Amino acid sequence: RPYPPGPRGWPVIGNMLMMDQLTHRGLAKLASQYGGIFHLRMGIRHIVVVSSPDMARQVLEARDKVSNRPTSIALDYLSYGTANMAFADYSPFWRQMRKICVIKLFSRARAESWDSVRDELNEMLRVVASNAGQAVNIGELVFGFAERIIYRAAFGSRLSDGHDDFLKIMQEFSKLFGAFNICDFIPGLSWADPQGFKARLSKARGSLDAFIDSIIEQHISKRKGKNITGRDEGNNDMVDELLAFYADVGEAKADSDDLSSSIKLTRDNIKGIIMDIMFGGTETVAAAIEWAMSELLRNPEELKKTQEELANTVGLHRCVEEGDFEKLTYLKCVLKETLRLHPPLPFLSRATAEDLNVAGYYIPARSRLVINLWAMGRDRKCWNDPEAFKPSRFLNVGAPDYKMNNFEFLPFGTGRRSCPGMQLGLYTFEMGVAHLLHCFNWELPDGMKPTQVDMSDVFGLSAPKATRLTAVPSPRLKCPIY
Ligand code: HEM
Repeated sequence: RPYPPGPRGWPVIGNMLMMDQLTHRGLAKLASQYGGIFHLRMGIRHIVVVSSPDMARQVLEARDKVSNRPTSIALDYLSYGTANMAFADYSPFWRQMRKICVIKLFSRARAESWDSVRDELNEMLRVVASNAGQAVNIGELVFGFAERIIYRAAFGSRLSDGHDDFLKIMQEFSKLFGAFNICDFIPGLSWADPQGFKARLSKARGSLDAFIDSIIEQHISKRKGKNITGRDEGNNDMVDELLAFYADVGEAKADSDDLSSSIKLTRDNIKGIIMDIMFGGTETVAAAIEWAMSELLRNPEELKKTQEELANTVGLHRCVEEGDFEKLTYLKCVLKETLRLHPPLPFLSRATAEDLNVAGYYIPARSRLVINLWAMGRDRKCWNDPEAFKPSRFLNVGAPDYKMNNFEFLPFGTGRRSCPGMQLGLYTFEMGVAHLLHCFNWELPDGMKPTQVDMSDVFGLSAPKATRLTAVPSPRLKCPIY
């Protein structure tokens, strides 16, 4: 039973010298040489890279065998021993955690009820309006927007300047998640910790503990003071919702809600889920909005068409409202085309629970599966003129949607580990882009030509733009209210 094809490796280290090619672009290049499924060995770890929709279907159809996530020393330590949802193995307990997130935390109806989204949106629009005629750094603007929405939805308070510490902790976590640690591939070196990871990991987790523990304590006292049960009180934040399932609060049984009487979360679970929300919901949404604005500024005809649809559907006398989205067909195509070309998470990562046989190849248990969404969104066999930004391709009958069975278009993943925050993510993405386009006209700064917009990306936890997009806004609405 052969492994899938792949480059020859060295004894012991395997293909570790190719470490710098493990980006979405590097792996897409290797796929053009070795095909839609290929194999690398990094020290003791097998990595199988899937880059064609057909191979992705075959691999992911082995549901039970590919429902775990690969972990690393950093992921394991920073997620409190995989007490969170994103890295925990598939299990009955994981299914319950996911149910809480989908039903209680991430539904679209829930997001629409949050004042935080509307308030933070208005705040962003006011900042843009006050900078009319000057170059605005759209990348920083939308990153702050996404961060403030998620922070407020999670903790109930506004992310103000005093919370710089929290942002620094998140940045350090992000670096540690993505850092190359040789001990992950050659575990025999762990005792020596040659890159000095242990101290960094312990410092980072200590800082997050101090921050989140104090927030949890404040919420527990607030609940005791107000006698809050786990029921939806309208303005409960995510920590309130999670505390209804916290074994130590001792009130879950009093709640007749089936879910809260059957699931008990530990403090580590709560901290882990909060971490999932902060990481899952910030960079992804911000990167998606910045890419959409970049593609539109690089393609003025598409910008014009999208803004015309907004003007014809909504009118220039008011802002976009939730009820308008259903009619904004072209805007929806713009969002899909953006996610096809620039999936914020360029890979789906899975680990095999058992040996697998795919297309006649052997994939051993505990292999790391990397499904390259970025490469699949540009596959010439599935997409006509794949490098071009053409939202209208999604108007065609039978064009892929978000149903997760179109393997050439999986921006939110598929199956059991698909994104539980999709509704919330799409809502924030739609709201951000629609308002920026409807409330303002945008021009590139300093006479820059559309073809000069830099479209390169960087590879990390997500794949954001390498250089921030800047553009000059001017008001578009007749009587702006924000
Ligand atoms: C445009 C926005 C977003 C995109 C493109 C996106 C994309 C993804 C993708 C591709 C995955 C992996 C799916 C798989 O392996 O099959 C994922 C997982 C996840 N996402 Fe999202 N996401 C977005 C927004 C959000 C938001 C807003 C949240 C929460 C606030 C969130 C929370 C999560 C979590 C917790 C997981 C891990 C789920 C698990 O392992 O069970 N995401 N997301």
